[in-house]
Amino acid sequence: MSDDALLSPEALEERLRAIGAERYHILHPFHRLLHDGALSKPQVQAWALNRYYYQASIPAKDASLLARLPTPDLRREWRRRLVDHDGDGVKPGGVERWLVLCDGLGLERGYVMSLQGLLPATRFAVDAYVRFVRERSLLEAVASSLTEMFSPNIISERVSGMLRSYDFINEATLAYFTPRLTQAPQDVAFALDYVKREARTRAEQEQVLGALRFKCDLLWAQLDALHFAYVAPGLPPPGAFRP
Ligand SMILES: O=C(O)c1cc(C(=O)O)c2c(n1)C(=O)C(=O)c1cc(C(=O)O)[nH]c1-2
Repeated sequence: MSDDALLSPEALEERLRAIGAERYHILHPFHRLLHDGALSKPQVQAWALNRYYYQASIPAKDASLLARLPTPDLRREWRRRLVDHDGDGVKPGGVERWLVLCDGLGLERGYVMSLQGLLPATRFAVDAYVRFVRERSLLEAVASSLTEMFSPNIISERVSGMLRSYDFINEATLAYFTPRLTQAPQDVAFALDYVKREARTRAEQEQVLGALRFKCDLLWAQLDALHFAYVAPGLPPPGAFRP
């Protein structure tokens, strides 16, 4: 088959999964340390504080994607993500549950939400995700969410590893992750089906693959920055969180 031939939907999915197997942040040394119990409490605090910005920005990227969807069916499907993250006013959403995780680690909420201690690279990476979803095609925007294909594995590994290894972590602290184990597969079922159906040319299929690579890279870059600042060589930039 020539290099520019249309892939079958199954072959496209296979290539997406191969990107995850090569590049998903479960493979990053910082996650290995986090999940194996090799980090100190201040290092885990730095992870939670930085990741708060990712969590808090996800509804902004989903709202901009939602605004571009052309039909009520599609918008209703994507709207669920906003409720998952923002809550419905009665049940807390993911952003609030992430703050519970930060509370459990002894971080002051006001400080976390102020973003004052954020690493510059976290801000650049997360902002790049929000901008990508706003500016690229709808197909690429949907495809960029597909790292969630790989998140149930990392979440199971993280929760069991962290509960086993850290005396400052308990099930209540990690309650953020429990609903994600059912929400992520539901999100993925829709998004994967969408890109397999809507990428109608090989060029569009390559855009889908490129969007997933971009997303893996920005997740990886966030952990590179954490590793550099808080593990080795351990050089937090000016103004960043200092344990
Ligand atoms: O724990 C993780 O490693 C992880 C990874 C990802 C991901 O792969 O983007 C998400 C989440 N968690 C997550 O909790 C979450 O709500 C989420 C939303 C999205 C997205 O791109 O829309 N990714 C992720």
